[in-house]
Parts: sequence; C-alpha cells; structure tokens
Amino acid sequence: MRSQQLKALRLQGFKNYRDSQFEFSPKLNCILGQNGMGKTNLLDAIHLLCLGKSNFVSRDRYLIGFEADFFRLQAQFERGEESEEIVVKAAKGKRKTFERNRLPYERLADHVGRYPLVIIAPDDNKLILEGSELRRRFMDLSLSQESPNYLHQLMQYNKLIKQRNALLKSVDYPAQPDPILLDSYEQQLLGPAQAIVSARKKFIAELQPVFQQVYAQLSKGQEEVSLRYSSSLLEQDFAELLRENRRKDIQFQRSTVGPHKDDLVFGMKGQTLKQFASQGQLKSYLLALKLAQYQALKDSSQKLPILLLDDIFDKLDAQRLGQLLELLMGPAFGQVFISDAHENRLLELLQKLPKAVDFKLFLIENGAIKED
Ligand SMILES: Nc1ncnc2c1ncn2[C@@H]1O[C@H](COP(=O)(O)OP(=O)(O)OP(=O)(O)O)[C@@H](O)[C@H]1O
Repeated sequence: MRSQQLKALRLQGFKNYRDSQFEFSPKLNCILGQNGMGKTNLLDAIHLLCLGKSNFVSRDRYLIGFEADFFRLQAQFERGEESEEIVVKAAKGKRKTFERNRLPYERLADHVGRYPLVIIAPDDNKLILEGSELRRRFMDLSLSQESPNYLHQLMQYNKLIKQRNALLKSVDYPAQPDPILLDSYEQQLLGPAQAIVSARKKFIAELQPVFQQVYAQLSKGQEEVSLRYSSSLLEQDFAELLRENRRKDIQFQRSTVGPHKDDLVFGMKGQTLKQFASQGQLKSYLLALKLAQYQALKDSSQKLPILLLDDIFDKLDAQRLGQLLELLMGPAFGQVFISDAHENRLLELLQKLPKAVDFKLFLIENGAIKED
C-alpha cells in the first residue's frame, strides 16, 4: 500500500483565508475553532486540491475571498519518497488552472484519482433524504477517482445529453427536431452510457459486502442492510429505450431516460431506508457507507486515501467517537483531518489515544491559525 500525504498548504484569497500556511501531520490533524471561523473552508481547500472541485460550492468564483481578486492554493504532497507541488488558481471571471510541479494539466480529469479522498460531512444525510442526483454523484465521485476513463465517459455522456436536450428545446411541439441529428446524438450516447452503467453496477456489487461488514461492526450486527443499483438500462437496451421514449422526449423537450436518471436504493431489513430508519440508524448507515467507500478506493488505488471528517462529532455519542478514532488511527487508514467546534471534547479523546499516534492541533480564528 502506497503512503501519501498532504505535507504543507498555503491558502491565499481562498474564502475567509487571506494568506495562511499549514504544515500537517502525516497521520491526524485536528482543526479546531468556533463556528464560522474557517474549519470547513480549510477542508474544502483540500477537497479541491485532490478532486478538482469544491465539496460545497458549485462555482469557483464563490471560493474567491470577498476582498480578493483571485485565490491560490499551493500544496506540497508526498508520495512515498517523492514530493510534488500542486497549485490551483482562479481569478475573477477566469477559469481555474491546475498545475503539478509547475506544469498545467490539460485536463483536470488527469489529476482526479492521484490523491484519493473521502469526505464525511454533516450534510451526508442528504444522500438518503434528497433526490437521486446526490446518489449518482456519490457513485461518480468514487468511480472517477478509480478510473480516468470513467470520468472521460461521464463527461462525454453529459455533453451529448446537453446537446440532445438543446436540440429537443430548439423547436416547439408539435414541430419535430431534425431526426438525423437526433439519431446521431443517440448513436453516440450508446457507448458512454454502457460504460457508465457497467462501471456503476460493478462498483455497487463490490461495495455492498464491505458496507455490510462495516455496518455490522458499527451497529453490533443488528440490522440487515443492502445497496441496490437501479437503472432502466439494466433491464432494457438503451437504443430501444431511446426509440420508445422519443415521442415523449420531443413533447417534454428533454431526455427522460438514461444513466442520468439512475439511482442507488438504500435498504434496511428489506425496506427502503428513507421511510422508516431512526436518526441513529441513519447515522450508522452513512458512516458505514463512507467507510466502505474509503475501503473500496483503497483497494482499487492501492493507496491510503485522505480522509476528511467535517464536524461530524456532534452526531455520535462519546463511546462511538472513541471507537471511531481508534479505528482511524490504525494502519487501515492514512492521513486524517478532523474539524470540530468543541475543543475540549476532541482534546479529551486525543488523550486516550496511544502515545505513539502522531497528531497536530490547529486552532482557527477568522481564517488564520491562532497563535497562543
Ligand atoms: N468567498 C468568501 N470570502 C470570504 N469569506 C467567506 C467566503 N465564503 C465563506 N466565507 C466565510 O467563511 C466562514 C465560514 O467558514 P466555515 O464554513 O469554514 O466555518 P467553520 O469554522 O467550519 O464553522 P462551523 O463550525 O459553523 O461549521 C463564514 O464566516 C463566511 O462568511
């Protein structure tokens, strides 16, 4: 298993960080501070550096500090013996640029997966409670880190669906869009759609047993849990589906079938989780899901992913927290970043860890490290 870590980070003009520098521990980093001080922003910078985008905001311009004209993140990563520099920059009104050792990437997709990462955050419960888009994103984010080809196929598919939708919108029903162009888009969609569906199917089939095992550990094996990938393409040929739905699509002016409508069904005791799980069961379910995602990424990349735990301590009782921390400090996990607004709670937990565990504490105040 290859070891890798974020060693140092400088943030300039990034959200509420004007200009701050960090030197991190290779194992555990605790980011402490009151609400609204910038703990999540720091974790988001790490997310952006590893995965090419923010976990929280959809547009890069929202990452630029209110009083800044640009943001710049400069990170030093270590991969075994090697050290490399990743720089991300974005100025107002310009596309962001990504550089590795001063060479710009042509495609961001070439960077994704170099530093695998999993984030566990309070709004993870949206995965269960909200619409299917977030569940597709969960699958896509894992698979894109596993394989650049997956990300490429996904981007290709999304581009074609956008073009097909634009064509469908270009005429007012009952007028008909150009059938030759429609045929051409549909023909081109088949390959990427098939690649996406096969990869998602395989991913969920492999994730399920790991997830069940982790859930059994966390909940003392009380309930039976399951994950099911749902896609109309598993039952029917995509070309046929497109043909069958063409009239409807022309009428509604959008593409109503395809992998962009797939879902992931979370089950517990043979029922759908969303409808009846307790708050405690939801928490354990999500935590198990994310830890299983970690395991899957680790197996596929043969690297220890970076783990970000954003403010999740309120969600777990003291005993579970202790167990979780002990688990994370073992050899099955790599570098971990934890944010928490309750300094004392984290300090108490840290005191119970074995002396040998390497950790660093950072107290954040208004986007800067507070010096004692
Ligand atoms: N583009 C921006 N420029 C400057 N400040 C920003 C920008 N976007 C967000 N902020 C500020 O960042 C702060 C929020 O930071 P963050 O979410 O990291 O807090 P936190 O320490 O994680 O707090 P909590 O404990 O409440 O989760 C807010 O004060 C907000 O005003």
